[in-house]
Amino acid sequence: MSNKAGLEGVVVADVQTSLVNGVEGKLIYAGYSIEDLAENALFEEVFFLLHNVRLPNAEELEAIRSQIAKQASVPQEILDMMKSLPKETPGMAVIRTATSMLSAYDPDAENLTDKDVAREKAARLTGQLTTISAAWVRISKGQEPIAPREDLNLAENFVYMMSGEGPDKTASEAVNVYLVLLAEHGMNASTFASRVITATGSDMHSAVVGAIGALKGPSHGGANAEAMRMFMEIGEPENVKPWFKEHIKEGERRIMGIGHRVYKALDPRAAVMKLHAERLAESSGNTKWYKIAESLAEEALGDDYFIERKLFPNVDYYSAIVLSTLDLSIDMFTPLFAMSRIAGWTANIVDQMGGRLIRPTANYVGPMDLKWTPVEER
Ligand SMILES: CC(=O)SCCNC(=O)CCNC(=O)[C@H](O)C(C)(C)COP(=O)(O)OP(=O)(O)OC[C@H]1O[C@@H](n2cnc3c(N)ncnc32)[C@H](O)[C@@H]1OP(=O)(O)O
Ligand SMILES: O=C([O-])CC(=O)C(=O)O
Repeated sequence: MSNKAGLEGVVVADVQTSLVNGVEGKLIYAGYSIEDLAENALFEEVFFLLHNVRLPNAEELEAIRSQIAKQASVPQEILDMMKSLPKETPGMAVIRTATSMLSAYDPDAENLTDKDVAREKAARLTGQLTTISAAWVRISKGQEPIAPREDLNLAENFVYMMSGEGPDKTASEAVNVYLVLLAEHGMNASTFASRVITATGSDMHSAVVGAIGALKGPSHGGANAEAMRMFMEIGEPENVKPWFKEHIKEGERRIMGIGHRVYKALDPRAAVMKLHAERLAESSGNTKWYKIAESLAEEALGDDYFIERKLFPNVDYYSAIVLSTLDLSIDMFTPLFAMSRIAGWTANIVDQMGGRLIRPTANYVGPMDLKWTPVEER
């Protein structure tokens, strides 16, 4: 029996949350194009859309916004635990650990089957993950964390809790677009991980912790931080051509933020993110990283190796530039991805609840018919 490496093309669920069309480079959340949503939607509208497969009316939107904001505070014990960690602990390790600890304070911890309770838990966890992420921005710099405000939307609350000011409108809008673009993406690795955990009958916190772990890797969400580190290694726009020639020799080293399992055309989120990256770079007065990213992408898009393999920039590539304009440390880039993707994770978790155990098969290729030898004879 042969195996399907990386489960490429294997269909594991019928979903209503998103459609990733890799041939045409299109992405739809529950019927709506990503371009339309990025232009118009508040993250909370996308959260509702993914969980209900329809947009909220004005009353429902205000209800979900306030439900998330009102439950976004985290127990002091969790903030104290975060303060006790070494300041250089990676942000993804911090949010993974804090999310796990939150389960000890979950008022509905015993309820593993009621989907309405699970949706409430999803809203609570979504707010709390934002609070934890903003708190770590401050704690890692030796500052006191700031509690969330009940009157703000999630993007504004993040900017407010991170900076202690405002919230600044441009920064909040940039965070909102980022959150909308990253919220959901078919059967990506972290969502699949969350479904595998849920299908065992386990709890939402466990599934989200597993998803955070999967997102952390540089082949998935961790690529936004790696892309930024690569732009910094290049250093100046005029270094792009020699850097590309020297480092990107036929598959010797991957360009982070380029390539995708499904997209064999430009990732539509990358196109939207590129526009925002350019605008934000110009308004911040620092266009260096954008210029490096743009000219590196041009090198790759014009190179036979990348053309033959249909390798295009993915969402992580230009989101590195957007996030760098927000005064975030590179280490916090992937936690922001988690703050958004929790909408998609939890919608998939609720959908998976009560479903069949996910248990594929391994093709055994090891030795057979060996005879036991006592340890002293080996
Ligand atoms: C939000 C997200 O998670 S988007 C993805 C974020 N990840 C990254 O940006 C990391 C860089 N990209 C990659 O490592 C890959 O493209 C992945 C992990 C995203 C997809 O991996 P796969 O679907 O398994 O593609 P696979 O590894 O088979 O690559 C196909 C070919 O393209 C090459 N390739 C893929 N990505 C890159 C890249 N970024 N740079 C150079 N070559 C690449 C591979 O070496 C391979 O070449 P080969 O056919 O000669 O062996
Ligand atoms: O779908 C994938 O494999 C990775 C991705 O782009 C995402 O999770 O947003």
